[in-house]
This record gives sequence, C-alpha cells and structure tokens, in this order.
Amino acid sequence: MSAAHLPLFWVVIPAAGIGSRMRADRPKQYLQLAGKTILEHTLDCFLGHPQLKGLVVCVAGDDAYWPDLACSTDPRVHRADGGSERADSVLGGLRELTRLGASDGDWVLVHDAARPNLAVTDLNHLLETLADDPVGGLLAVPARDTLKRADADGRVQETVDRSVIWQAFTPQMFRLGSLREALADALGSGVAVTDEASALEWAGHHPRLVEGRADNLKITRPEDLQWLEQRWKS
Ligand SMILES: Nc1ccn([C@@H]2O[C@H](COP(=O)(O)OP(=O)(O)OP(=O)(O)O)[C@@H](O)[C@H]2O)c(=O)n1
Ligand SMILES: C[C@](O)(CO)[C@H](O)COP(=O)(O)O
Repeated sequence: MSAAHLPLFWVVIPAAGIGSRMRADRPKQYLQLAGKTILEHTLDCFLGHPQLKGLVVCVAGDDAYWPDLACSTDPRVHRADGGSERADSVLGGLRELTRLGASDGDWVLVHDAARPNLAVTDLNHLLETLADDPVGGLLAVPARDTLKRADADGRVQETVDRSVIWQAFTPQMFRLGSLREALADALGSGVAVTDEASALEWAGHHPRLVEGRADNLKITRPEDLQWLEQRWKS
C-alpha cells in the first residue's frame, strides 16, 4: 500500500548513550547485528520511507564510530551533539531540526538508536493514527504480565491493575514546536524526563497510546541482543 497519504515527518535519533548495562567494548548502538551496526539498522527503517523529510542523529562529542558509517554521509542525515541524559540529547536534536529550517508545526518522531527492530507496519500505523491528532502520541504495548509494586526491600506491596498499564516504546510522535518547548521547560524545571511523552504530560497534555509490536524492543542488556540475533537468524 502506498505511503503517500501519510504525513511528512522529521526524525530525531538519540544515539549518545554509553550502553553501560550492555557491558560491551563499545557503545551498544555500534555493536554488530546481522552484518551492520544496531544504529544502521535503526536508521534504515526511516531512510527507506518516502515521507521522511530529514533525520538528526544525536551522538556523543567524542564519538569516533559515527563518521565511519556510510549513512553519516547521506544528505538527509544530520549530526547533533548528544547531552548528559537522553532528554538533553533529544532537545539538542530538536533544536538542530529548527536550525535546519523545520517548522514548529511539522511532525517529529523520536526513536531510540537502541531499537533496531521497528517494523515499517508499526511506523506507518503510528503515522496514520496520529496524522490529525491534536497532541501526538507513541508506540506502546499493553502490560502482559502480572505487575507488582514493591518496597525498597523488594517485598511486594500490591498487585497493580495491569488493565490500565502500558509499556512506552518509541517512536514518539509530536509537533516539533510543542515538543521542543515542553522538553526545554521540563528540563529547566528539573523534571525527570525519560521519554518525550512525559514532557508533554508535564505540560498538561494526554498523548495517545498506539499499540505496536512487543518485539520493537530496546537493546539494553546482553540477552536482548542475543534474542534478536536468534530471531533474525530464524
Ligand atoms: N545521554 C544519553 C543517554 C542515552 N541516549 C540514547 O537514548 C537511547 C535509550 O537509552 P538507553 O537504552 O538507556 O541507552 P544508554 O544510556 O546507552 O544505556 P545505559 O543506560 O545502559 O548506559 C539510546 O539509544 C541511547 O543511545 C542518548 O542519546 N543520550
Ligand atoms: C524512551 C524509552 O525507550 C521509552 O520506554 C525509555 O524511557 C528509555 O529509557 P532509558 O533508560 O533511557 O533506556
């Protein structure tokens, strides 16, 4: 099915983390998966989309790996300096989009470099669902397991009602101006922002949850990469 009916969009890829939980010899976004780096797989999903306007990759100032990737010379791909936290990196990427001439009313999708298994069907479902949404939203997965709230000692305090609990994934899709300002305001107020939606929530909005595939996982620990390697081999 053609994608021409879907909205045009920009992308920001936070890729400036060190991957400490991965315990690898390099930042996890540069680990190999099926012959390419995790970051290259992540970018491929967007670089192959006809509605992409441009893409900013936020990398650490001392990142020596990025210039070696072929995609770093793609004219649609731009580099921005990452920051100390993921949210700082994202804000730097949003400000770079504005510098590049993106309009405040343009859609921007923020997607973790560490999520290389995003399905194009999920990307298109997100774009179609939110094309006319007044706020924006995110790919997410309803909780599947029984969930417990614990105390500091790891003792169960209660079983949470999982019918209203979702896991937030990425891409997260918002208008450039509202996301950039909400993120800047939240960070300026010392609010802990672990995803883009929480900045919009802090600003009083209610982003839409768009159900996606559970295998759009974030490569966080060694077993995550092992699982995906096996999955892609089969
Ligand atoms: N200062 C930071 C921290 C993280 N990220 C990016 O945000 C995404 C999700 O973060 P996470 O999975 O936590 O990556 P790391 O911070 O690298 O992992 P860790 O917490 O294990 O160090 C990753 O693509 C990571 O590169 C970023 O751009 N800037
Ligand atoms: C943005 C995110 O992937 C949504 O689940 C998550 O918040 C990133 O958290 P991290 O600790 O920076 O990996």
